[in-house]
Amino acid sequence: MGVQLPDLQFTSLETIPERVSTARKAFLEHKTRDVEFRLVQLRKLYWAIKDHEEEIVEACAQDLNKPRFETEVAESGWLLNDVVFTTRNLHKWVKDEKAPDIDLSFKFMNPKIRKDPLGCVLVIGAFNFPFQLTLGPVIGAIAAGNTVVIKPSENAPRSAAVMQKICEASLDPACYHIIQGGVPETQALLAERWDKIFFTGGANVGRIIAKAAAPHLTPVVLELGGINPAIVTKNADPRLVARRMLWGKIMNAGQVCTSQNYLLVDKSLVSKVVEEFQKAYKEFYPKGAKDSPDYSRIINDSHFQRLKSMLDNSKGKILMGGTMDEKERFIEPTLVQVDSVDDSLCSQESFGPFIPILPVENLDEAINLANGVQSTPLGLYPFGNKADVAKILDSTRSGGVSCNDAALHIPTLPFGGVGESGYGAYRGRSSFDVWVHRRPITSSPGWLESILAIRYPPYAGKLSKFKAASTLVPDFDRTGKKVTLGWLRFIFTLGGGSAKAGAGRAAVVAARE
Ligand SMILES: NC(=O)C1=CN([C@@H]2O[C@H](COP(=O)(O)OP(=O)(O)OC[C@H]3O[C@@H](n4cnc5c(N)ncnc54)[C@H](O)[C@@H]3O)[C@@H](O)[C@H]2O)C=CC1
Ligand SMILES: CC1=C(/C=C/C(C)=C/C=C/C(C)=C/C=C/C=C(C)/C=C/C=C(C)/C=C/C=C(\C)C(=O)O)C(C)(C)CCC1
Repeated sequence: MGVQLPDLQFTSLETIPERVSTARKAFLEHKTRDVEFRLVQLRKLYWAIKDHEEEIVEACAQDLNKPRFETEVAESGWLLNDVVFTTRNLHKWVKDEKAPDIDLSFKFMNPKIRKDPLGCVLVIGAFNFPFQLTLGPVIGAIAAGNTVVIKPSENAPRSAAVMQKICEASLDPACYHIIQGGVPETQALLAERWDKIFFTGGANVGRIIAKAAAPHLTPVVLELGGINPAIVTKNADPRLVARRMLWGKIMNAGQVCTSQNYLLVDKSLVSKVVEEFQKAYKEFYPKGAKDSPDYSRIINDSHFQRLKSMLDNSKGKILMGGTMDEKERFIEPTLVQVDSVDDSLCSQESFGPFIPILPVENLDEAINLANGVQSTPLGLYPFGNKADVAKILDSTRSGGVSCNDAALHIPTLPFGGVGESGYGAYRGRSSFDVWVHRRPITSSPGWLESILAIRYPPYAGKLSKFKAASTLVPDFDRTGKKVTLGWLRFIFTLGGGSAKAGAGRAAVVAARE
């Protein structure tokens, strides 16, 4: 008998406003401003994740048939490293920053940037990497000094229940709350006022979240999916393309927001690439994916049916895989040659193990097609030589890029979408930055009063002095060309925009007072 898992209980709707209000009150009591308090929370969270690792593995297995390797690497292990990285760096990150590029005349005001917590925030997690994509943003929110309400995805119920156990075992109950539920509970949460909402999921719900946030002017981070292209030029290595693109679609059975949705392959390379896919599939799953312990299942019946109809509606030719088992929600990694980007397998995000390949004449055609399908996908995967990759990068946009690979998630690299794939980025240092307000602080010393008096009425005779002290002379002409002003510039600007020059200007003004 495996590990016993708790049942998922939805939070009663009536208690949600009160829970949110407790979290808000806790923020206003300034408990989370103390960096040591935050560190203790994070350290306790670390040990709770560690102590519940077997439950995490079991919950991911029950929700998604996720293999232990993928759970330990991308869920528990990922979060444990995230906590250690954050706690190691937090003292450095919270330090006030010296404001950059300040003219010496303002340096006396000691301008600095403080990293203030935003307040009481909401994190709505996703089902596919339930622990990583829910607790990942929470780690940053705690580190930044916010109080947090956490809403795991009800679509991964076992994981949601284990997450609750972990949070309740480790985190301060006034500052950090878990709300469990589906659409009504999420809507009850969205009716509350937040200082930031962080949502990972699909674009349709993303729009609902952004609309709900608008009346309160609440900032939102949206980590959405993408119709991500892989572009394979004639100079690519077919073996690497096949092995890496197959990996991008077998991990979590393709339920990864960054996995490539379709491949645009130079027609001269198609047959070789297909052959290499077949070889790689045999190597990864000698007895087929269905009988392997290393292959996930689709999260629920509705996603299974959605995927089934995508394949049923495709006009493409199946070249590998293609089997399904509705009872098990199993879908085999399936390679399909299609003849248009309008095929059902390319035009929608599959979020499943389909690998449609569209042969193209050349790189220009591939770039045009990719920009036409979705010009701001979450990820983009170019395969080719240096010049090909440079050309692709210069003619496309995307949240991120992995050259010659499927999505390579370096755990501390900023991660996030652009345009239709969302906005805001997190991970590593960005997980802290996304949850703080950079609050500029100045402090004007009393002794500066005689110089600052230039700003007070009566204004007569003060404008020219003020301009002499503060005007920067452009180092460009009317055609937009850069010009060198040399000694003339020095005379007109009393030294120009440099810091030292600012002191000179300030001294001149003071002397004329
Ligand atoms: N960028 C990323 O990191 C990820 C993106 N995704 C994207 O999410 C999609 C599939 O994931 P799903 O879990 O099905 O996500 P989803 O977009 O349906 O979001 C599910 C969450 O939204 C809530 N929700 C659903 N309908 C709602 C409504 N009308 N009002 C208020 N709340 C509502 C649910 O309670 C749940 O918490 C895919 O498109 C995928 O690309 C999924 C995981 C990660
Ligand atoms: C081992 C040695 C070396 C180094 C080896 C290296 C660099 C190995 C790299 C392995 C990698 C990159 C493994 C990655 C595994 C990733 C897994 C299982 C899953 C990750 C899933 C993620 C992050 C999902 C995200 C999903 C999102 C955002 C979503 O859906 O929304 C040396 C250094 C060469 C030395 C010798 C030994």
